[in-house]
Amino acid sequence: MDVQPGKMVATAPMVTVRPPTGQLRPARPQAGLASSVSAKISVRELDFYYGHRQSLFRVGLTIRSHSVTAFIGPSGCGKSTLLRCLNRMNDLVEGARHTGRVELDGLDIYDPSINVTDLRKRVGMVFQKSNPFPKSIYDNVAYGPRLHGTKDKRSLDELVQHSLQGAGLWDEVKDRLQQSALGLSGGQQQRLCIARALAVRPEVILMDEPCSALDPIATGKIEELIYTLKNTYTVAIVTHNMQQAARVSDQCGFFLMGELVEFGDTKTIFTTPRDKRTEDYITGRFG
Ligand SMILES: Nc1ncnc2c1ncn2[C@@H]1O[C@H](COP(=O)(O)OP(=O)(O)OP(=O)(O)O)[C@@H](O)[C@H]1O
Repeated sequence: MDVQPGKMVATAPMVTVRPPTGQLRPARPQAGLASSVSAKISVRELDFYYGHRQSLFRVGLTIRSHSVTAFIGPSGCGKSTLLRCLNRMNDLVEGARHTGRVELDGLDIYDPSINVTDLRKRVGMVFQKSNPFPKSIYDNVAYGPRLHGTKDKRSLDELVQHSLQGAGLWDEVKDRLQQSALGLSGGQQQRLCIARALAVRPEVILMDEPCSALDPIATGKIEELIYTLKNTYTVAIVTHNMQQAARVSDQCGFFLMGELVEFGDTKTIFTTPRDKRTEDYITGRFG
């Protein structure tokens, strides 16, 4: 997956497309995982408005199953707005409206028959700033499953362990599950929030700048995690950090002033972008 520097666009900084260290490569695709290359989410001709102000312009893209898709671009270009459209988080914003379609497994998520709680269970979200509840580590992770009806202690125990393992946090917290989550480090808190998202068994995980408040070591751990999460989930991530997008994503979309300028294979975007504006951004000429 490494990119030969000689093949990069002429003035590109050394943005190397490389998976994070640690558990590098995902395991071989599971047998029968024919859907690994299929569309999980399709966005079609999406216009989005906050009141009278339009923030997305005819955005169209496909997020593949079991892949990591990154949205990059300068501040205010609409990355988070698009991410929040994918699980209807923007429904909570007064005056927000859209035209166009967002499909999950081919179904229009804005159809009136869609149960938004179920949708957000299937399409979970991790925010920029970790936001653990002022509860124990165990109760943070068990919160979602309990809300969705899992009461049995043994099932909850298993789910909590499985989710913390999935988030790469189990070994660090298994002896203090009943202690407050607020006593964890920033990076641990963010992984706890990922565990909390995993606990309701989502299919898609949306991450909005998940590492922006973290130091490089904690960031590295989350990047390794993102790289392994795609074995089980479909991941979409907003990041300001181009190196991070290059390291963790399979597909990448570059946004500018609400327009999706270019979308495609991450390696291609970072080596031979089609659009001059993408090239200017990834080579640091603006943004
Ligand atoms: N809740 C809101 N109400 C009104 N306008 C909003 C709201 N959220 C975002 N906007 C506007 O929509 C546009 C896109 O914002 P958005 O947060 O999606 O961009 P972004 O690319 O994620 O930016 P950043 O990288 O700074 O987070 C901006 O002009 C922003 O001011």
